[in-house]
Amino acid sequence: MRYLSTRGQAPAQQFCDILLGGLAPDGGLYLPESYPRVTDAELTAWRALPYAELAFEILSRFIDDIPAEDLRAICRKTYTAQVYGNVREGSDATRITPVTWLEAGEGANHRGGLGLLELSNGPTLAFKDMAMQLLGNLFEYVLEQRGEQINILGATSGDTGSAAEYAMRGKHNVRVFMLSPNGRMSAFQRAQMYSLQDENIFNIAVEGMFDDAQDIVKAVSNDHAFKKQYKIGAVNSINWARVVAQVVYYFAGYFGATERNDQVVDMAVPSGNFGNICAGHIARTMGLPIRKLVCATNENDVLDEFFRTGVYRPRTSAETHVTSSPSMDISKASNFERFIFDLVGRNGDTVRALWQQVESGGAFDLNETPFADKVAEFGFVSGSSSHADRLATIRATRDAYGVVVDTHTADGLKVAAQYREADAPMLVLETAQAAKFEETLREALGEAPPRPAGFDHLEALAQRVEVMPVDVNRVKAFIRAHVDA
Ligand SMILES: Cc1ncc(COP(=O)(O)O)c(C=O)c1O
Ligand SMILES: N[C@@H](CCOP(=O)(O)O)C(=O)O
Repeated sequence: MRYLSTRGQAPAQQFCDILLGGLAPDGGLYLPESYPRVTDAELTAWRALPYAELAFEILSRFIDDIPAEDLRAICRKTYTAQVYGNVREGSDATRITPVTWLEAGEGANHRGGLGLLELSNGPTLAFKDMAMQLLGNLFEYVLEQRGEQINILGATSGDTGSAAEYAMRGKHNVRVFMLSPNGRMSAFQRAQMYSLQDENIFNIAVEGMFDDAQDIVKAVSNDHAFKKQYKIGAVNSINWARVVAQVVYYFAGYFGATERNDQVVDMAVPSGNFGNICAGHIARTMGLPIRKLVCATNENDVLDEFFRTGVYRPRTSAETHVTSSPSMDISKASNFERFIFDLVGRNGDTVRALWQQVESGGAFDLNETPFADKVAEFGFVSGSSSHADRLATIRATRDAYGVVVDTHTADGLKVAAQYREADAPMLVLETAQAAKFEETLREALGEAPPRPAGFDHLEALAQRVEVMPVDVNRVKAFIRAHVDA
């Protein structure tokens, strides 16, 4: 399988090369040259598979430069009940991504039901662990094979950072340099990252928003000489491996909510950088019977605005709100470019022209192109949620179902309510656990949310972080100093 850049000006590459390379050299994002279609017989056969085997079946449709038995072993090592064991009481950790039904709906295919697809049972209590644990094992495998090292440069709004650091800590051929927005994450999120003392982990808090940090990551990646010399890699969802690993749980969620392949499911996805829902779009394009993909934003509603109006207008950092679902405080959704590539018929020239407008501080309006009418074919609908909505949803979910959800999942539930229908189940992707956002949970419920074992006193641990202005050269100098040392 070869991979192409969304901007059409980079040579096609194999999976292992783009795994280590991250961003394409023309500034675009990699996608497979075509999406494999799954047959009805495959869907039927995959229904009964344990998660690790399902992951192998799906990943092997995209990865043909790792021997099948090695890839299978990596999947089996990654997707275990031990790694994803932080389940809520009554949930089955062996399923890796169990479904909790808030309303079971009618019949065995849960018509009209409302479920949470639990994605946050991994080591850092957010859905990022689903892909990041795999990435850690893939990096280790490919780097060993090639006798190479990598210096990962990432950006986080709260969850990617800790997931990457937990997946890579202690690995001898990987260093992680992680940029986070200074003072903009929850106390728990900060402590998860900054309390790590491993020698290969470096936390940098930039005096800006997530988008500033992501811009720095892209600028460093676009300095090809620096990237080559310092072997810079990516763990954000600009790295295709993140997205493809996320495709797997859409299949697992579908199988958990249906009993036959002629049944459809709607899925609601709390969204920021568009990586999670982009994986849903790919699963749907492969033939998984997802009817609606509900894109749920917080007050940073760039994506909701696009799906309502056809206008994509990223905001500046000054216009980006600091909210109580901080991991979604994103106004330039990098994976959106992957969706637009598919929408415009996979034409790199068109994408390049649209992103020239965006990158010069502007916007694009699909209504001025032949593509506006095509958006509906992709199943997307959208909505946004506010702080008051989050508090009300957290309260109502606890009161009605006895289930405590985090602030991002609350955004998903709030928007999902607008789109529920009686003839299919609605699955809301549970992207983090409530314990990560204790301040807001206390505000909503008057008490602290449950905390899985092993996280007591996290915030009291000593922390190590370098604070820096938003300055690409300062970040490069920091990397240089630590790698050369
Ligand atoms: C808890 C949580 N929910 C939702 C999101 C949004 O996901 P995405 O950026 O893939 O759209 C994030 C960050 O990515 C997150 O950490
Ligand atoms: N919400 C993320 C931001 C980065 O998204 P990614 O999926 O591109 O890594 C976070 O919590 O860090």
